[in-house]
Amino acid sequence: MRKQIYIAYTGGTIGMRPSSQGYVPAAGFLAKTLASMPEFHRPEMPQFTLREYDELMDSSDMSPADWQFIADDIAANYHKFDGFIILHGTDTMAYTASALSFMLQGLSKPVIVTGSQIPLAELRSDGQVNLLNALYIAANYPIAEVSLFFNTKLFRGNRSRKVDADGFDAFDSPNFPPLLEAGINIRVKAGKIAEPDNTELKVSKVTAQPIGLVSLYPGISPMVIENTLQQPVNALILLSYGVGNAPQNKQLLTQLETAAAREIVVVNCTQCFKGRVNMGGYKTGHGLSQAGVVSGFDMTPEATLAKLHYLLSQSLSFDELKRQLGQSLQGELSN
Ligand SMILES: NC(=O)C[C@H](N)C(=O)O
Repeated sequence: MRKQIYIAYTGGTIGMRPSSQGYVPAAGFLAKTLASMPEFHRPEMPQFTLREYDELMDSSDMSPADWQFIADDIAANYHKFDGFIILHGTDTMAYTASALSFMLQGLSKPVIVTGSQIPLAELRSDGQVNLLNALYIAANYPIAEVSLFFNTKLFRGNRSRKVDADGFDAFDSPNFPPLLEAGINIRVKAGKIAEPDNTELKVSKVTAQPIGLVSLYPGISPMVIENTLQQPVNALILLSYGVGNAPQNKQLLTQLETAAAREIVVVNCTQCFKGRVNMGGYKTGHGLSQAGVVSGFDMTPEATLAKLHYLLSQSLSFDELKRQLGQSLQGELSN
């Protein structure tokens, strides 16, 4: 029997059309384009149901409320389909894939987020390769987690990052190997093919949280951190140097201590593309841990932000929040 895949079309370049102000999503356009492409309807392909969202979005417009809508949509259709594809803009795709990984618990079916850099209806579009592979993989290589397919690779969703603004190889997973590679042969790498099971899917509610994010740079004034902390923030992501280092500026460290005392969690993520935070490596990092900053280990900033929205949406004690931040909930970090 052919597998049944649910495609949730949220927007993004894959279904866009040019306008006088640049590319914009256009209702009904993707469905029409897909209907005219015979490769999607070959007998080797799974059958699919396309649900176009009422408000198609450029993913730059997306917020946690949109993550919730997608998560609830998957839950509402969970029993009717063998797998799920989320067609999404590439700009914030890694954030959504990260957020869904925390929000959808107990997955026994694949959820693959994908999109394209050139609209599907245009010449040389990468949308055909991405959607065709995502459908084929969801049906034949069901890896029961939230993943992201792009170009030739399936990545763990909460490990992925957009790494190229205009190339086709636009995503990478710097601290975790691909789940699967689709070359001449499809090879399962770090992914695990799911055995059918009857685990109930649980969807967690996420509400947008006030979160600050500061990237350190030579010459940064402690006022930048002070100002950020003066806003009503529940958490601060500090993008530090190298293995988690920061200037040993007394005022800056005092700001961070005050944040901890006010139960504003400060998470240390490296601004390097790859690698992990180790605040014990240098005195410049040790100072941060002394000030109460918690390690983000090898989490991407995207996964850290999504995880904070997720954790802060629950009423956890400050200690429990810090504990869960430092442990792997959905394979988002290794420590
Ligand atoms: N390639 C894309 O999909 C970019 C687009 N701006 C989006 O994120 O929706």
